[in-house]
Amino acid sequence: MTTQTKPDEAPAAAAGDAFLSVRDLKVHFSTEGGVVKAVDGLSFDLERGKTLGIVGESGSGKSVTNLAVLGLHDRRKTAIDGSITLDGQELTDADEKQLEKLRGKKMAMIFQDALTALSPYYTVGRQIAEPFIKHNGASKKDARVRAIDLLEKVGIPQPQTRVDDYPHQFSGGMRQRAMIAMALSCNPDLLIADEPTTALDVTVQAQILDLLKDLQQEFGSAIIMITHDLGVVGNMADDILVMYAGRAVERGTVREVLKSPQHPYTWGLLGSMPRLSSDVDEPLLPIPGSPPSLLNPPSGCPFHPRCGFTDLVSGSRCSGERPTLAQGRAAACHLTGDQRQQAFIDKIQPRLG
Ligand SMILES: Nc1ncnc2c1ncn2[C@@H]1O[C@H](COP(=O)(O)OP(=O)(O)OP(=O)(O)O)[C@@H](O)[C@H]1O
Repeated sequence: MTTQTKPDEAPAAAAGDAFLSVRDLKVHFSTEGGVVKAVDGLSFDLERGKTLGIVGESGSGKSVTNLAVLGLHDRRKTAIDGSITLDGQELTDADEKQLEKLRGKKMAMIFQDALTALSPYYTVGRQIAEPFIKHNGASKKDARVRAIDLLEKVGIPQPQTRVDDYPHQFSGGMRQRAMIAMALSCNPDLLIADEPTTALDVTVQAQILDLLKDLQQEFGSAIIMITHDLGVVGNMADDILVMYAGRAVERGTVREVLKSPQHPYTWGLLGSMPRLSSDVDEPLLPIPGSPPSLLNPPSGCPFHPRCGFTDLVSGSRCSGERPTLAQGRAAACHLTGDQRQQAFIDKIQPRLG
């Protein structure tokens, strides 16, 4: 698919030395009901060793974006347009063999549920060792040493014996650690973590996030962290990209987005998040309505039917004109900077505390 329209989103920064650069990415699925525009003009950058948190409600296009980076969409049924470069290499026109190699050596995925990523038929050690043999040409003996070393790094006790266990012999938290070890097997430059702690209890969640941070320091990997949980991104990420209906609606550093969010959708996400400091009875503030169908998204700003601030914008701009996302710290919204600041101070900040 080739479209030559002007991108709706400016890149996070001028094209340059970003390790991962996504430009005007479109991922459209042909279905019986029509074309699902799951990602529709997305741009972002990620530097080496940094963490980008991608947040948004279910269906906003987070996973589809990351599957596109990993080259895991079925290209016969998926139209992918735009550009994804990793360390200067264009991925959208790489063939399956090149992508498989890149998935082994340069980028790896940490899934939500270790049981779907680990095979029940092979020992944990074998599964950690395999990519090292396949992509680094290591001997079985060296790969086993590497597996034991990685199991130790991810905090599995007695790794010399646990290396021969099968996944079902590990607890949920240990399996998640083993999957992280598997992802790190070839020391990838990019880790994509899709809700890596959702399936775990809160204490184990915190341990796994700490582990990821430590390993990132040691291995220097860049991380894309996909999550519904703004608390997780606040803790882990350097930058945040807020997605809605297949597009980025706000981007900035963690501090900018969490302390002075600019988009009404981000206000909604923050308002629907439980806070430790709040009274137990204090109600959450869910975003009204539900995310739109991507078969037939609303005209103009896709968030306008759910937005409580459209009456501040003159005419029918919100329903008629798609707002663009400017470069750098930005929000794709027709409210002026002053209107946003006033609305945030008057209506949102008191509720967020
Ligand atoms: N293969 C596919 N064919 C058709 N539609 C798809 C396909 N894969 C994803 N979609 C649609 O694309 C949209 C974005 O899905 P995606 O999984 O990226 O959302 P998400 O933000 O990751 O949500 P969640 O947080 O629930 O994982 C959804 O409407 C989904 O139904």
